[in-house]
Amino acid sequence: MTESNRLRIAIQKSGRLSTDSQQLLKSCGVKFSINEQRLIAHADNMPIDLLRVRDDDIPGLVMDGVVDLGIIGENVLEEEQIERQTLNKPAEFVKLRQLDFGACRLSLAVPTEFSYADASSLEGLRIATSYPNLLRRFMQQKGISYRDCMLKGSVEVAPRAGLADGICDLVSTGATLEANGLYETEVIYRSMACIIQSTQTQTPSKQALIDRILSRVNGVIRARESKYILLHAPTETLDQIVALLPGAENPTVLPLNDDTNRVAIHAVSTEDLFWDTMEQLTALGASSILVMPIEKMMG
Ligand SMILES: Nc1ncnc2c1ncn2[C@@H]1O[C@H](COP(=O)(O)OP(=O)(O)OP(=O)(O)O)[C@@H](O)[C@H]1O
Ligand SMILES: O=P(O)(O)OC[C@H]1O[C@H](OP(=O)(O)OP(=O)(O)O)[C@H](O)[C@@H]1O
Ligand SMILES: [Mg+2]
Repeated sequence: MTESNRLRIAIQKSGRLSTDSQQLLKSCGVKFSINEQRLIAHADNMPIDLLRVRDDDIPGLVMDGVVDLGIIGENVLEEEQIERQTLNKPAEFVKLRQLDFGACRLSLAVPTEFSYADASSLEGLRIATSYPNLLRRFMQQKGISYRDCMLKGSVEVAPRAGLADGICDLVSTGATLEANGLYETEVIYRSMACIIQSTQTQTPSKQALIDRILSRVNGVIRARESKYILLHAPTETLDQIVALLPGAENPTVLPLNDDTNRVAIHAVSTEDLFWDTMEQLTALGASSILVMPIEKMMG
């Protein structure tokens, strides 16, 4: 393997995680442009190369030390880890953190006419999946024997095509299941995207760059989860109003010009301020309520 002093990050080339992965790195100040034909994108302002690959290849690239970092769904990561452990292949990595996109679940589903009581209803049946290892782990834990039908895609059409009795596949809104006459019976794994690092020795300069990227990722995600709130409040209901602001610690309270009965409140809230909270604030006499996104956060 060729040693490079540029940090290598593997991201999905095209699919559910591609836009969010690219957006996250851009928000961290990594400047690059993607040429659809090219598998590598060089950052202009940092010693970073992006490898654009199939998501299935990302865990292995990290575990084999071919790349330093990878952005991947936990479902694919866990599946690859079990596979490699079974085959006695290197399966080490460091999970740096979970990210705030790629939410989905790996579920069992059966045709609408199937009467399902619990997982034992699947005893001896054939289940189509792209996740044979996660399925096997679940079924072994339940002590249920089954046959599997390995499909890389279009898993949801398997029962109708007569290839299987049920499926084990990813679900987000459930629209694909519904469109294929299936219903979800059991969630076997909940997943988010995550960022992982190789355990192979990094040079100190690469490790320093990884630490910087990670601290920026933390800042970007914190900012995305937070809102800046400004409002005017009567002094008499000030305490009740502050108590209503979700996750807001020590808000700034400022006097208003020519109004001694009201103050301005500035606060950073760590949760979304929902409409019903806004209505409760208004009922306590709050006015001019502004909820604004935060672009970056640090410290
Ligand atoms: N419906 C969904 N909503 C949100 N996240 C999802 C959804 N489906 C999948 N994901 C997440 O995104 C990852 C990539 O999904 P995608 O469907 O793009 O994979 P793929 O078809 O295997 O792509 P590739 O061509 O890279 O192999 C999944 O492994 C999962 O972590
Ligand atoms: O519950 P839903 O919101 O309908 O999402 C679930 C679907 O999303 C994913 O496929 P995707 O659309 O990414 O296409 P793919 O099969 O080509 O990977 C997944 O494999 C399911 O088929
Ligand atoms: Mg894939």
